[in-house]
Amino acid sequence: MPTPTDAKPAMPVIEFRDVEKQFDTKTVLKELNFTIERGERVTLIGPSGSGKTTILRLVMTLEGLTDGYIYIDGAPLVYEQRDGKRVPVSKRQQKLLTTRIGMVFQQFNLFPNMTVLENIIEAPIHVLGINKRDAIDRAHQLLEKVGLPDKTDAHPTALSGGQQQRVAIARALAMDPEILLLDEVTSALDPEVVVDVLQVLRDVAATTDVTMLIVTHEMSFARDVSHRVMMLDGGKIIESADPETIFTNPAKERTKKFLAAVLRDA
Ligand SMILES: Nc1ncnc2c1ncn2[C@@H]1O[C@H](COP(=O)(O)OP(=O)(O)OP(=O)(O)O)[C@@H](O)[C@H]1O
Repeated sequence: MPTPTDAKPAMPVIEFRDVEKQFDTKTVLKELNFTIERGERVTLIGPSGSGKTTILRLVMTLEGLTDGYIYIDGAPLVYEQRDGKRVPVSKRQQKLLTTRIGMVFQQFNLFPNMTVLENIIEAPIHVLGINKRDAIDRAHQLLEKVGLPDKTDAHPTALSGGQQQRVAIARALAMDPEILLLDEVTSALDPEVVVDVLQVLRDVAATTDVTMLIVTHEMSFARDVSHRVMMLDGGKIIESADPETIFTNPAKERTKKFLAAVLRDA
């Protein structure tokens, strides 16, 4: 039996180390450091334009990294230190790591020329190499889970925004991701369907141990599903604590002011 002292220290599943991100001459993130542990669900809040979406896009390698390092399970995602130099990691390594990450976008980003089923099975077959029969079986299970078992053959344009977003969640889950990034997934939806989409995500949170990094303006959802809330301002994490501390019992005057400003922005 291994004793606690034999156990390897758990590696954070996501680590940002001295990350800097500039767009042209504008610095959005600077000396940004944080870690997220395996199975943690973390909500990122901050004023409009503070760089929340940029952080998710950096994890997904949809944006270039100006400086610093990002690690997934301890492996460098974009750059690594070699012989004291900062050098890009191989495309192969990057692809291996990003395959373990799923992202759901504000604007769904489904392939419009494919049916719902084709949208869901495309990456499992072509990226993971899963056989078509298994991919289809899994897609049916996922469509059941998101409440759309009868939409297999529909095209995205024939679906409502809420339905498209539930398909996008099923598509992300079909890759069996270790990390799920949620970027304001209800912001483009009519208010009456927001609750359905959030219910699907609450269910994912309750029934899987996927690590989640969430950007949302839905504070009650954030409070219910997150283990931790990180506040981003001026390119850095200025506070990080459990939702109870942040939302209900903020210790610092600064947190209260910050929350009031963020909620005003929402
Ligand atoms: N591709 C880009 N080119 C230039 N500037 C960009 C680009 N993407 C983002 N920015 C800028 O970077 C800053 C951070 O943007 P980001 O979308 O990450 O903020 P956010 O915190 O998610 O904001 P919001 O809550 O309004 O969605 C903004 O000032 C934005 O204008």
